[in-house]
Amino acid sequence: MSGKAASSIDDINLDALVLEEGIRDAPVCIIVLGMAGSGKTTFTRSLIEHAQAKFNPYVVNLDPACREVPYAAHIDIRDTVNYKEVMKQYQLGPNGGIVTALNMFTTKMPKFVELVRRAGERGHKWCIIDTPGQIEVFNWSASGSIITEGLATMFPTIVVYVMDVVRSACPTTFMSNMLYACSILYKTRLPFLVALNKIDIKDCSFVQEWMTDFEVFQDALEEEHSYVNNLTRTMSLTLDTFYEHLITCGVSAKTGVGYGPLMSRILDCVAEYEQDYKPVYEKMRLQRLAEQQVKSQPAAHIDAAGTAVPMGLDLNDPPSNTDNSIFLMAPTIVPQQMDADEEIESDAKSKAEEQNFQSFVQDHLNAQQIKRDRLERNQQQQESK
Ligand SMILES: Nc1nc2c(ncn2[C@@H]2O[C@H](COP(=O)(O)OP(=O)(O)OP(=O)(O)O)[C@@H](O)[C@H]2O)c(=O)[nH]1
Repeated sequence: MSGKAASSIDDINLDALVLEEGIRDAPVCIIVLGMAGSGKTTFTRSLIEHAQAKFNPYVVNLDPACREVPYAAHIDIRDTVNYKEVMKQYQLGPNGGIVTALNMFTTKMPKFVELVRRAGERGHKWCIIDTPGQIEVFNWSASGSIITEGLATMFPTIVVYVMDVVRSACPTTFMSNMLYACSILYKTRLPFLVALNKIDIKDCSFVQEWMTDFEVFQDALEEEHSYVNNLTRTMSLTLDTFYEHLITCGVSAKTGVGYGPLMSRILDCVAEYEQDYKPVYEKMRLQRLAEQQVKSQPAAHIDAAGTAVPMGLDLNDPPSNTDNSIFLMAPTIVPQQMDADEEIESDAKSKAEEQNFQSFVQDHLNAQQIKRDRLERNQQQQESK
């Protein structure tokens, strides 16, 4: 074990690791993504079994909400973050809870990548990462990007998108799945493999045909009579170029059928990473290294750099509301609290208003009395005449 590997896990600095040492050869990180229920967890379990002898996979579960996983995970997000407690403490729903749990886990990213690096040194050639059921939570959250980029700048990394062929038999659902796959491909900028799962129930050749032959997909759409047909047709034309670069492979996570070809597709993707993606991530690494060196140097000529000017803004955080941890409240339950000063001021104001009103009424009464007296006097004068 190297000196670095033997150092304490608490002294880890991600920037230093990523920027100074560059991209290692192992382990290859395989990020498993897919829509809820597509079979990610079952797929991960089967992949571990098939890869065990040759690649000795290191296994990571990043789904904080799952009850149990059917494999032994080396790192499990549930050991770091208690998802139920997060929901309770922050008063969140299930999806908000998953996002927050993932954000919390991301704060441990330096330790996470260091553990993966050490696993590589111990002979784990692959690192398989199972992700949360709600794909958008991983794909569109900041933490998902941090995890993906953090891994891709340290290790060869690829994405496996698990797609349920049974549910994709409907052309519109197929198109939604493909749009999602397309968005992930462009978001992650990593080699991308589509695992067409559940082929023990339905053969996946129809999906491959739809992707290569536009007319066959048109015919399937004609049969569907859905009001979104036109949109789906246009989409399929748009996605034509995307299909050309897509590697697909039919598997059954349940029975293990198709895992032989799947393994060689994965190796193709790793080769693609080495050839096309590694130079990009290397360049990114060197850029960041240069930026970090500039940032860490103190200004050489402080006079030439100018003097600090107060901004005239109070940028302190507002005092926290200790009485109330609820962020959003219905107007009816907002506590009616007033400052003591505000209360005194308000009392004085209403007293003055009362006095003003009383004197206005008095003035009015006086004026009327004067008028009445004058009228009486006039009447008496006329009568005496
Ligand atoms: N027949 C068949 N069923 C499968 C296959 N793969 C998964 N399943 C079933 O599909 C259901 C969902 O599988 P999971 O592995 O839990 O899917 P997941 O994507 O991890 O689910 P979430 O993380 O909850 O979104 C389970 O009932 C699995 O048994 C397969 O290849 N064939």
